[in-house]
Amino acid sequence: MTTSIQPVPAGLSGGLAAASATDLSKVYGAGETRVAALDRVSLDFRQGEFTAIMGPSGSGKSTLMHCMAGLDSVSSGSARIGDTELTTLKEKKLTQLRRDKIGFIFQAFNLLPTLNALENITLPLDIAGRKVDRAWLDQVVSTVGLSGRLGHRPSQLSGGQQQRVAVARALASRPEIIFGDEPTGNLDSRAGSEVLGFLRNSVRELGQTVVIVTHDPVAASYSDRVVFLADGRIVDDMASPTAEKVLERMKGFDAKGRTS
Ligand SMILES: Nc1ncnc2c1ncn2[C@@H]1O[C@H](COP(=O)(O)OP(=O)(O)OP(=O)(O)O)[C@@H](O)[C@H]1O
Repeated sequence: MTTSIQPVPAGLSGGLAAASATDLSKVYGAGETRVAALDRVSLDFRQGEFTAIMGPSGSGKSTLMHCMAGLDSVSSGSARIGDTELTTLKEKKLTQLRRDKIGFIFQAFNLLPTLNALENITLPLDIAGRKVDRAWLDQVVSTVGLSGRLGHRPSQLSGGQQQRVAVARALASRPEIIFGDEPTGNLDSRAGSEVLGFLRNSVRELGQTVVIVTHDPVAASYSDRVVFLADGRIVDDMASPTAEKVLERMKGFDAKGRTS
């Protein structure tokens, strides 16, 4: 008998969840100003996968990311990083968990201007009193193409290079998951595609788990999977996305006048 092993498409591997939500709801305000930003969302972000969250403006993308990263409280339901339930953690433990298990990349690069690139990259580890794993750091720095730039301050770097420093900073501590809120929103398309390429490499080559929020179908095409939100609910889940497929899906939203 012969057995053949078929490749498993990304997004269907059934792998372990780096982060997950079950019936996650988030309500802002009350009475007439009540907004259900998330309405019983359940999903997993699997380990070693690159996921993009898309959807019209106001659909709940940032809220979902913030709740799943422990940056915002939830109204009901569960949000977990690995096996750790976030919704019952006290603030101090939550801060520790964010520091130790999660990497963040924001639209504004959030680098400290007085520190050079290397110091910015290792800052979270230094604050946590953790030892820098030199071999890992070298790998991260070369993955994001910063080897010749480590002594430069942010003002001496281009926007794309600054965001690469932010990507390296997020990767340096080997977090269980990296969340990026429109990480290429401030970059031109060339710099943006470089940063997305590095994020994708970090998933392929370093086994990192990455989740980004984006409005850009081209950015989403770098991911393994796109989750679409509308009105606080998941309305689609696309494996192996291409920019064309994503754009086509988004036209459905545009037709209702809810463009992003
Ligand atoms: N702090 C807040 N107070 C009240 N309402 C809020 C707050 N934050 C978000 N909302 C509302 O929750 C809904 C979801 O917002 P969210 O920012 O998650 O959407 P989004 O999909 O990220 O939007 P965008 O693409 O425009 O950034 C929106 O209706 C928004 O107005």
